[in-house]
Amino acid sequence: MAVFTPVSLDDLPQWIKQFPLGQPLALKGIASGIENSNFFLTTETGEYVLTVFEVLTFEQLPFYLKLMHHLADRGVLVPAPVANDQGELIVALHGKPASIVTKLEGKSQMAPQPAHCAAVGAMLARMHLAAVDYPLQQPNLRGLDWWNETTPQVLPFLDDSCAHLLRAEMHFQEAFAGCDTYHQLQRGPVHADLFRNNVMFDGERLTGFFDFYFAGCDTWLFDVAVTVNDWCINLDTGVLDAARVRALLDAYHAVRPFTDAEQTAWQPMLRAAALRFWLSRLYDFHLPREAEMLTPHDPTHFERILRERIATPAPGLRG
Ligand SMILES: Nc1ncnc2c1ncn2[C@@H]1O[C@H](COP(=O)(O)OP(=O)(O)O)[C@@H](O)[C@H]1O
Ligand SMILES: N[C@@H](CCOP(=O)(O)O)C(=O)O
Repeated sequence: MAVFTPVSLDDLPQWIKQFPLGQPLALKGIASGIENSNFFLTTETGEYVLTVFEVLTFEQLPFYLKLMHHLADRGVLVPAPVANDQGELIVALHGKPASIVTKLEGKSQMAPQPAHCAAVGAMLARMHLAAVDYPLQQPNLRGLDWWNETTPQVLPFLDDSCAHLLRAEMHFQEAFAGCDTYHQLQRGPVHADLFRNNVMFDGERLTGFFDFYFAGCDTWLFDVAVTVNDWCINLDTGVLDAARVRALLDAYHAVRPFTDAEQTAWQPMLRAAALRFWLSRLYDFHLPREAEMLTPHDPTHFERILRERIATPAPGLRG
């Protein structure tokens, strides 16, 4: 269930006049999603997604919506936010911030083949390049500072083996983030959550990236590592699939060549990307927010991935 704020078609005829979309014809709540109220909206001009934001505020939202707008303008396949007659992308609906974005065709590809991974790698590189002149700044809010805040909160819930792993990895990542190589990595706006369920495909044709609400400024390599850790693994074991890794990395490299510093940082960065989601899943599992609507994701999935990345070197960035 992911409609927390009910909206009906009858609520829209007056409200929607501020947008150049004609009259609303149909509105249907979207069942998946965990954070916002999402609706498929059909109007006289086409199909859109209406989102009522339940957690993010009017002050926080411009970074994400303007980033999507910036990327869409430069031909990156992402939902394009629709501005109202005042040029605003975020407007109030039932007292909460809301936006309308274009609807992507297709569906998520939950069993990706190398061709899908190649399409994701190429679009990710295009996205990084297209965002270099994005003027707004926001750190990755799920970066090292958040890991440092969260680690002591989840440690009391862990057995000795997991507690040891978490402490040791935090120590390793602190040192990594302080080293010269890390500081040479190229940075900019990143998606930071580009999992299989946040990309649409029509067959083998990628139709768009969406769900930018973990985006922030971080190293491009972190974004690549997050993406590889989801798209290129056996989901039961966390083991990387060499053909899918190669397809994704080669396609990325063909658009935006990896640097020597990135090559050096690759193995630690895959561990950082695994740690980030292990920590957030541990936090959501042991310290669920009040009125959490869904069963939290399984933290042991990312514990397995982290152990596997420590034990087994991944294929290199450049084939
Ligand atoms: N622009 C879009 N085009 C097509 N479908 C979308 C779009 N945005 C969201 N969706 C659909 O809505 C679902 C929930 O969106 P998501 O962003 O994951 O929600 P939440 O932020 O609540 O987790 C997605 O799984 C997808 O099916
Ligand atoms: N991808 C994260 C959770 C973020 O939720 P999303 O459904 O909005 O992408 C995870 O798998 O832990």
